[in-house]
Amino acid sequence: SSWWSGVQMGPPDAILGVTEAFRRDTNPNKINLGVGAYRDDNGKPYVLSVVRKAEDKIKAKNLDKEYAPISGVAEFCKRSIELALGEGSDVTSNGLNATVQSISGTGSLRVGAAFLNGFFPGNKTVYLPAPSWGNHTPLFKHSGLDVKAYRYYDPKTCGLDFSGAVEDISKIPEKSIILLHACAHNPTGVDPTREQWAELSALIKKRNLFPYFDMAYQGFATGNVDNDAYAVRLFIKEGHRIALAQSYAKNMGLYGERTGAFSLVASSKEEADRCMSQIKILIRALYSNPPINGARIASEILGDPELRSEWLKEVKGMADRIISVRTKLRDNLKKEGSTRNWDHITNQIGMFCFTGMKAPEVEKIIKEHSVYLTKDGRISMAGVTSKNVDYLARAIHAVTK
Ligand SMILES: Cc1ncc(COP(=O)(O)O)c(CN[C@@](C)(CC(=O)O)C(=O)O)c1O
Repeated sequence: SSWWSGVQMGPPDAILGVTEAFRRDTNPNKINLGVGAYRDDNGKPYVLSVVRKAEDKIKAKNLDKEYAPISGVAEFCKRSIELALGEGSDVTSNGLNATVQSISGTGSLRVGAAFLNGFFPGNKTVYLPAPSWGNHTPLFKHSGLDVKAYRYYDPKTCGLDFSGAVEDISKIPEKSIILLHACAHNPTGVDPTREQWAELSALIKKRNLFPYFDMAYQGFATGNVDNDAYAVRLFIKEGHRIALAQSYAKNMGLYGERTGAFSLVASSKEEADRCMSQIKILIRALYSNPPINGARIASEILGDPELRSEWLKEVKGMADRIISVRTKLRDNLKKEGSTRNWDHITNQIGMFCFTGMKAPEVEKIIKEHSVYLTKDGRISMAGVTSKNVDYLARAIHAVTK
């Protein structure tokens, strides 16, 4: 028999598998609302014009293709943590951050998880919001950490179950790790208000929990990079020593370039240097050093005032298009005569809308209307355009009336 006769066929990925099914569908009206990748109003992938400009500038420099350092392109790391914390934050000016470039948000989360598994002195359990990004659980488990949950989403209101979250967080054992979505929560699109973030910060401090921020959508939620980093900056101001994973997949459209960063905020520069040395040892054994192209594009954009302000306009443009189709979808559902309350479509923020459609309704809308989305009823609003929003509203109404 062969070595691999015992290997089982694994299930398709809950998110990326939706696109595979979409590709196989021959219905001309098919709509892919699965993967959270931005599409323009013609449903096409969108390469930011500022990215093309940065590429031209880089090309003209005739750079070599040498290995990046284990910690990545240094200029990118500096620009990335500054984007997150704001220019001239105490953390960066005092060298308290250990920041490495990694393979987009997933790789950054994974490097951080590996570091926590190796060195976290407390309870090596990560508490995720219920629900969270589908890949968080396997990612943290593969890193050797245990995974539990705290209440976050309220299906009755399609909003935040804040009292449930507070109640659960109050019971998380001290010195555990708590994963927080910095903005544009995935899959629900539900974010805490600024007052609620302040309460969470105080509670997390009281419970002596370690905050691990996943910021995969900075700029994409409100269209403003500073607003979207509010929670991260609040926690730093309140004295939390956080971990942070960043991704440029969505806000710069660098999906396939796999550009991201992992940061740890330490109590001193000396402590940051010790942590950096251990993070580099982990990276060396994982993938040695990261891809240079995306990091060069991102640091070109973040480092050049003209490109940066053009980028800020383009990322706001993407966020605004999403916000406008949210309104169109909610209005169209009303026009179709739906009696359900669809306010959550416009109350929620960022790439996703947690529609509240149950699994049988999801199956029906896929089968009968070729509208593709994940089983949990999450739709990527980026897949909605002014051309397909009528068809989508009719389909949703048809399966939910
Ligand atoms: C909360 C969150 N963190 C991290 C990532 C990782 O993204 P990156 O590695 O590409 O930087 C995603 C991407 N989530 C997507 C957009 C794609 C995916 O599932 O990989 C999603 O459809 O949920 C995410 O939604």
